[in-house]
Amino acid sequence: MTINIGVIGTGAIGREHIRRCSQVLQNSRVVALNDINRSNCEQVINELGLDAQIYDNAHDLINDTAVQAILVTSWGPTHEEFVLACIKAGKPVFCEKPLAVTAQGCLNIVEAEINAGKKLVQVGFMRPYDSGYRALKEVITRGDIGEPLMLHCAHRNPSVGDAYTTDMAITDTLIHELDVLRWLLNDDYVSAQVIFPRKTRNASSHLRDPQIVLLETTRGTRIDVEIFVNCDYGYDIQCEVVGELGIARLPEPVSVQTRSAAKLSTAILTDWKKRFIDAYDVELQDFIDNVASGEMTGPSAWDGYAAAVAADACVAAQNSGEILPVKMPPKPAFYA
Ligand SMILES: NC(=O)C1=CN([C@@H]2O[C@H](COP(=O)(O)OP(=O)(O)OC[C@H]3O[C@@H](n4cnc5c(N)ncnc54)[C@H](O)[C@@H]3O)[C@@H](O)[C@H]2O)C=CC1
Ligand SMILES: O=C1[C@H](O)[C@H](O)[C@@H](O)[C@H](O)[C@H]1O
Repeated sequence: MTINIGVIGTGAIGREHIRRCSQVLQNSRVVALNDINRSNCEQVINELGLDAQIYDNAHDLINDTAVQAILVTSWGPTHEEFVLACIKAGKPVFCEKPLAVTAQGCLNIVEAEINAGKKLVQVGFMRPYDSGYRALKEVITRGDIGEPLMLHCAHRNPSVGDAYTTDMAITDTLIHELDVLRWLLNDDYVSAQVIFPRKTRNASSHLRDPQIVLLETTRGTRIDVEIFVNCDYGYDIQCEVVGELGIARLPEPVSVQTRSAAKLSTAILTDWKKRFIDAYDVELQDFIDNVASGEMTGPSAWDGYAAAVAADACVAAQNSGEILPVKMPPKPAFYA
């Protein structure tokens, strides 16, 4: 069964997902595109040789019977509107992170999905599909290092543009750790604090960079995440788990080690599209398979909401400088 997919937002990740749904994955084809910048749709149709229709209105795409499932890959502030429209149309939707830019926006989606009586949403949290994070979780679950006591993480980008703001370090960047560490530890957060080290000269004047986010979980595990989005040297994701009996680290991406000119060196990736390229394939194949089976099993709207609740607390902590509570409501049985 080939799933006919419509895509809203044909920018950087939209084109990547269109490519994989058209040329890499099984049982999917892209038949419909929408973007406020129509030329972006025309460009991707030409680049990939797509047999797809351009819709000037995203809601027309969502409601067209020719479209069986939707990818929302537009800017974050537009996600809530489009996901709610997909739920209203009864159509499965893969929404890139963030599900919505506030916890309330995510809760609106959770409530709509529960009222619809059927899970239709998968959120684009790809790290639980990454083989490195899955291997790390297996070590923890097996008990090889005992109970996790502390995590030391880093999320480093080589650089970001002037449009990137201090709160985006939480809502657009840290949101990945906020999701994957809940999954990794099978735990939730109870408090958040944000501290600001000395600022890099490579950051825009308005941007506080780097930042360190300190989190505590319900079991007392303490997490520190360095967010450094103008680190210059590469796109570098680190996660070290310190347990009672040992330490486990997220594997580095595979890279050839060279010895030349009296140096031993290994290349570091510089692009998020490459760092998690396999995880993006696996998450979207999972979505396509779930659409065909009728049962959504990937990162849910509740996962999107849980990450957003923690993100809201982190953004408030950026402004207050205080240790703030993360008030996570109990998960509804609908998402058990
Ligand atoms: N999972 C991941 O690792 C990543 C996720 N993302 C997420 O994907 C989303 C898109 O990010 P990028 O592709 O980097 O941005 P982008 O700016 O490259 O592309 C966004 C596209 O959406 C279009 N758009 C904006 N508002 C729209 C609207 N109302 N209706 C239709 N189209 C609209 C824009 O014209 C643009 O073509 C964001 O939510 C971002 O957080 C982005 C990069 C990586
Ligand atoms: O989702 C993403 C990318 O995956 C990077 O990890 C982040 O640093 C970036 O800010 C965000 O758009």
